[in-house]
Amino acid sequence: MEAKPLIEAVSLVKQFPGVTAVDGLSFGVRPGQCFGLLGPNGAGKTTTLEMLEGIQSPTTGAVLFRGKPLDQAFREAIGIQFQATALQDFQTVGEALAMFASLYRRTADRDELIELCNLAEILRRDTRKLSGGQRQRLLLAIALVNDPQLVFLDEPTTGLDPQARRNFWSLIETVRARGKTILLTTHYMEEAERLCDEVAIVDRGRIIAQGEPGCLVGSHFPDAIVRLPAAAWPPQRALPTNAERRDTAIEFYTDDVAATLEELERLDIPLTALRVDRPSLEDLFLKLTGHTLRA
Ligand SMILES: Nc1ncnc2c1ncn2[C@@H]1O[C@H](COP(=O)(O)OP(=O)(O)OP(=O)(O)O)[C@@H](O)[C@H]1O
Repeated sequence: MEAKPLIEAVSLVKQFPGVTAVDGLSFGVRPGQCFGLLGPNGAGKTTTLEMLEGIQSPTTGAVLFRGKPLDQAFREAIGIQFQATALQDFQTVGEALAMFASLYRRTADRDELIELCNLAEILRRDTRKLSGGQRQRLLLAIALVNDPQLVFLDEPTTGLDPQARRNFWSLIETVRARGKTILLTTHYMEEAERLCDEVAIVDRGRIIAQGEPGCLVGSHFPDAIVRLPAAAWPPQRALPTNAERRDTAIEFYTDDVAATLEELERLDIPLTALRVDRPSLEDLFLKLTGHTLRA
């Protein structure tokens, strides 16, 4: 039997004047899971997360933690890494950690937290002097300062360079391996594929697909996508039924790459700029919505 959700969104709706930011979202996050809300800017991810965090109240619908409405025990059991947290000026990393720790009755072991988030070398540094990656590590440490069961991460790697992003992913994996439940938002499909064991793809305030990333992609696509520049296909020739014309490419969906290549050769199509890819969440998003995730 599947574990009961630790936190659950039940038919969440959030309306602002003139815009329905969240339009009836329901999902559950089980203990120990890393669950991702994946979608483009403006999809409603942050608004959803803030309703789950108890920071915004839903217009209709409910959030349940361990099957009950959010209460003081919930606030003590969660940690939040906001997209932008204002850190106090003239404060060092060590002082910022101590200040946030002083807000809680129960706290994580300070030395362990410093080691986990790799803060030892920057403890005395002014928080205004941190690199993007260092700042995110401090914000994660602050989110973990009360040793929470459930951690919310709102676009934790947006704005980081690829190296810092990868380092941060390893850190999130370590946090998860320590038994924390994680709910994160992202618009990077690579991030969702690497970190999340379940994703809900959100577009215009609704979930348009949900599941384990690999299964989700596998249920909508064959094994491979063969991509040709659009100019390689003669304009007067009809496309085969397993092909789609995109902006700059023609895509062939296939379980048998060799057979597809043979067929293209037989048709005398130039194959020099051909690419073979495994379908990704990005392809799925495009298929389901007609627009790309980075829009
Ligand atoms: N306080 C608010 N007042 C009015 N509209 C809002 C408010 N907060 C969000 N919105 C609107 O609701 C929609 C969803 O916004 P939200 O920030 O939840 O999206 P998102 O998926 O998190 O995007 P991003 O990645 O840019 O943060 C957007 O159209 C946004 O402009």
